[in-house]
Amino acid sequence: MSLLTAATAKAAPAGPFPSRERSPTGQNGGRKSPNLTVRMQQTTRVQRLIEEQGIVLMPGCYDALSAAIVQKVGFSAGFISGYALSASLLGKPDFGLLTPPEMAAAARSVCAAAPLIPIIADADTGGGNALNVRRTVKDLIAAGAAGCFLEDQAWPKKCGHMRGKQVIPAEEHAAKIASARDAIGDSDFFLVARTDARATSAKTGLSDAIARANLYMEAGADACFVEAPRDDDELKEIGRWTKGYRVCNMIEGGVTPLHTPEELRAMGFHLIVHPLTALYASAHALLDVLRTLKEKGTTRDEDDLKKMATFEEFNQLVSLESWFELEARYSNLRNAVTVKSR
Ligand SMILES: C[C@@](O)(CC(=O)O)C(=O)O
Ligand SMILES: [Mg+2]
Repeated sequence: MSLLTAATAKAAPAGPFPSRERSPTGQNGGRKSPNLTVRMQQTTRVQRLIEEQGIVLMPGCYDALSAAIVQKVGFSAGFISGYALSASLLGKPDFGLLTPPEMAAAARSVCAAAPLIPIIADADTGGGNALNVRRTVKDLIAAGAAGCFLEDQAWPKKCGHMRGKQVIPAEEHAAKIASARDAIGDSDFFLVARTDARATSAKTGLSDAIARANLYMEAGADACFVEAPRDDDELKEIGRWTKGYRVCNMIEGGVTPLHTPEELRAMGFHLIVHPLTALYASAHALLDVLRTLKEKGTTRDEDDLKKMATFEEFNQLVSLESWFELEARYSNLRNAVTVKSR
């Protein structure tokens, strides 16, 4: 079966991928996707958010503090960006240098720092083949992540908005998606299948990417993500021809035009990721204030102090008072225990 045929075929009982119950989506541009069904499965946190809000805006974070800020500001979901984590943890570009265990370790502290919102992690290529994907997904679930992105780039993978990308065969990635689905089992975990095929050909890249996205949906993804469309016409084509929930990636300075959630919703998208906003803002702020400190040797001027959170603001951000309260509670308890034992 050709890729396109497989991607557009109606769900057949004896298809190549394990059968999977999926809850129907009311957010499918009014169209019924042939692969969406029938029996209600327990929905995931991310799916519930999409159904409640229509569109979910998800900023990228890269450590516990940035995740806590995402939650504090009031976003209903967050994303651990591979690009941003590679930068913050390694000081290196998004070039396949970050490993899945490093992402899983970060996911553990990020999810703990933003316990009220679901956090989707960037699984990049899953760390290898379908078997590596299995371990990667299980590690992310154990870390508390609410979902992951899994992309079809060939090694070494790069940020979707950089040059020089290649993709693995579609069937191979479909098997990786099926493996991720198996690894998820009954866990509350939302699987986004990403394709980078748009970049492989100016002529056929978009239609290849759409066919791949649909194949990956057949293989068990909850949402598809066609990376790096070039303009609004391409965004609309993706919204029109891909199945299920759709992810759109808004990178400042990337190849896709920036849009509001409302504009993207009208084009058929459900989950919007702003992966690099926080990273670029932090880098910019750090460059500014540290240059000042280098030049002047102090930050005591009013204008320079304004570039920073205050001592009080920052302590509030990390809930300092609650730790003083805990300290008091346990020292009182300790004293009480000591007195009794005399
Ligand atoms: C979303 C992304 O994967 C960047 C990209 O490739 O476009 C990330 O790591 O933030
Ligand atoms: Mg990434």
